[in-house]
Amino acid sequence: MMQKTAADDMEAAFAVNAAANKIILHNVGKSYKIGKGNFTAIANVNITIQDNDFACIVGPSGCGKSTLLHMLAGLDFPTQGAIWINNKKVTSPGADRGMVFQTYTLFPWMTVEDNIQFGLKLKKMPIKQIEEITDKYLEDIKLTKFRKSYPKELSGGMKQRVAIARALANQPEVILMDEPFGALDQYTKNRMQLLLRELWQKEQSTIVFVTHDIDEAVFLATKIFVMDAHPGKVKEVVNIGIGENRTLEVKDTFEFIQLRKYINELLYDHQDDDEENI
Ligand SMILES: Nc1ncnc2c1ncn2[C@@H]1O[C@H](COP(=O)(O)OP(=O)(O)OP(=O)(O)O)[C@@H](O)[C@H]1O
Repeated sequence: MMQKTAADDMEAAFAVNAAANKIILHNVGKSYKIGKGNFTAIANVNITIQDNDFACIVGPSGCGKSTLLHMLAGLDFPTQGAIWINNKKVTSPGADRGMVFQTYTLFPWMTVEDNIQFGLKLKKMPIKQIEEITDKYLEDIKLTKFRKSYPKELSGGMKQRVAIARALANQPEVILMDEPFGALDQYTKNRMQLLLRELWQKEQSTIVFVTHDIDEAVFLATKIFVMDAHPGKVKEVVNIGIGENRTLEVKDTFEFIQLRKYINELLYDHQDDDEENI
């Protein structure tokens, strides 16, 4: 019989923890080889995210937000530590994770409904069920009338609504979003934030959302991971207790403004005048 190693014991211990948490990042680090040296982008990141959390990640440019998200997606890998999603170690991309990026990633040659149905057809779901799911999400994102349109006929906000519907339609365990509203004007951004909160509540999804926009993070999140750079690490986890049913008016409340101020102070605290960070 093979001898059990300390690493095996550690894996088993994390499997137990992973059962209580939807996502675990344990001592995650990421280094890149640059020339003959090593550049540490992220070091010792420990994060736990529970089922139905809306976790936002904020931090200065270069602190490793996108790298973390790519590692959660299985598109990149830690050089130290491990990531667990739903009790499984992340070793590759998978249908259990849906992604929405800032750049529009719809298939340009497909209509809105074909884009939403793409993953469902891959799974060989019965056509009747595919149509039911498509109708439901088209209604949720208020684009039923545009079901036969092509992405080039849609505005930026509409494209991102389709991208969100496509991600949700696959019923992933986790939705990973990398600045999905970063390219939108403020009015559209506000509308998208409201819609996303509504969908998240209705679907009880678990979302990890990277943003530069503190206002957006406070409005959306149940908890915010504030990161620090050089190397990237979690500086503080801020729980956002401003009520479940948030309307845009919440942004004018004292509690909201205080939270925004607190997170800004955490961020500016370390933003020295390092030109490389700008
Ligand atoms: N392939 C790579 N090779 C070398 N260094 C890399 C590579 N990818 C990322 N980095 C470095 O890792 C660090 C983290 O990058 P990342 O893009 O994750 O930061 P970020 O917080 O998402 O930044 P931003 O907010 O500007 O998008 C940066 O210093 C970046 O230069």
